[in-house]
Amino acid sequence: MLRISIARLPHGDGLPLPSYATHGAAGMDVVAAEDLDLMPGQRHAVATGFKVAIPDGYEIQVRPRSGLALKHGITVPNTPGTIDSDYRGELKVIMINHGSEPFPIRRGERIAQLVPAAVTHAEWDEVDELCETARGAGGFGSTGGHGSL
Ligand SMILES: O=c1ccn([C@H]2C[C@H](O)[C@@H](COP(=O)(O)OP(=O)(O)OP(=O)(O)O)O2)c(=O)[nH]1
Ligand SMILES: [Mg+2]
Repeated sequence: MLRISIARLPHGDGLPLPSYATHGAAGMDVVAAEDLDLMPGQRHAVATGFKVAIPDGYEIQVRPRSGLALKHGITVPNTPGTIDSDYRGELKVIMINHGSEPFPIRRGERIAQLVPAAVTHAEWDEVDELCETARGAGGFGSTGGHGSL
């Protein structure tokens, strides 16, 4: 089990730590630390009231909640949001309203989910030519449309 240090900011007073809703949940639900009405088309970095120190070699991904997306068109435009291990500012959730109605975000309500993940750092080996493959430079639908397999 990965352990991540988390510190509560003054405006996070009384809020629950992000937590798994069920035993098998992939993400920890995180709640809003502020109230606002997100207007259609509007974006806002919603405060969570917490800051974290993720161990080296890991990140936290910020993902939308499917219920908010399906029912209200509320999502996370930068999904998965990236929380770097060296970031010490407040963890925020960027939210956008793709729906047609104002959406009330209320303090204490679950707005997104956090998924810790391992990160692999790589180094480039710059070369003149790459090894060949059957696909070659084909991409962007080169293997066929969206019909059945
Ligand atoms: O949904 C998010 C995305 C980012 N961050 C914070 C933590 C992250 O470590 C930092 C930088 O994020 P990112 O690298 O995605 O943004 P950038 O535009 O590249 O900014 P920077 O130049 O600060 O890296 O902002 C959040 O709180 N929530
Ligand atoms: Mg960055």
